[in-house]
Amino acid sequence: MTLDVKICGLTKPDALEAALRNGASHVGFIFFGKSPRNVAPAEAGRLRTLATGRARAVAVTVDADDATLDAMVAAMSPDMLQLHGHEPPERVAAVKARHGLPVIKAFSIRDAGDLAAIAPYRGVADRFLFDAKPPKGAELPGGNGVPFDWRVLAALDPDVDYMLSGGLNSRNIGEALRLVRPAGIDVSSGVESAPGVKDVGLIDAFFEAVRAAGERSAA
Ligand SMILES: O=C(O)c1ccccc1N[C@@H]1O[C@H](COP(=O)(O)O)[C@@H](O)[C@H]1O
Repeated sequence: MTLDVKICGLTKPDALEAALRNGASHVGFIFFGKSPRNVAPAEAGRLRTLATGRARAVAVTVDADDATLDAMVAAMSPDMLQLHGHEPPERVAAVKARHGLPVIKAFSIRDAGDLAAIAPYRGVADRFLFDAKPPKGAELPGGNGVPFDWRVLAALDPDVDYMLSGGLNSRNIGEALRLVRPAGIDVSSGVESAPGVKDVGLIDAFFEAVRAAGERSAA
């Protein structure tokens, strides 16, 4: 099985090109005003054309209403939506139906008990994304660069299709992939030199570490 790799929070062509050159399967754009990675829909539309035919463009939103989603989808034409707020299962189903797009639903995880939250979303969301709980006082529901204890995912039904995220970087991704077998991984802060500033060298280093982990597991 090929591991999907999503580079999220892209705002500039050089970092997007680095993700694509390294073989990213997904590239993510953030539509959340409080984020240092927030991007205007029209700009995301321009950037996403660079990814067409090379990677899936994912629009990340947080409890967005229909008007916001309609405007974003019209301007950017994403391949997938990532819902990173408190969207209940009915809202996920409604968003999928309205836009005819696959949905990644994000969940905040601290311990194995948090995994129970996915039950009503099975068969509704196309993929799950497990992120760490935001630190106390954090303004962002994701993109905080903090990991959780990946070992809690051992309790998951092996049929669950999920991406691992939260504080991943080139130094810890090998250990994460030794402990768990996600369908994909997702990184934002770990390939930045400052909040919202993607670094081409860190993107290259992240993919290098992913490739090294793959070679070790195949050996
Ligand atoms: O990155 C953001 O600013 C963001 C804002 C609002 C919702 C989600 C956001 N990012 C997502 O958070 C995870 C983990 O990011 P990190 O690697 O820990 O920085 C990732 O899925 C991003 O899509």
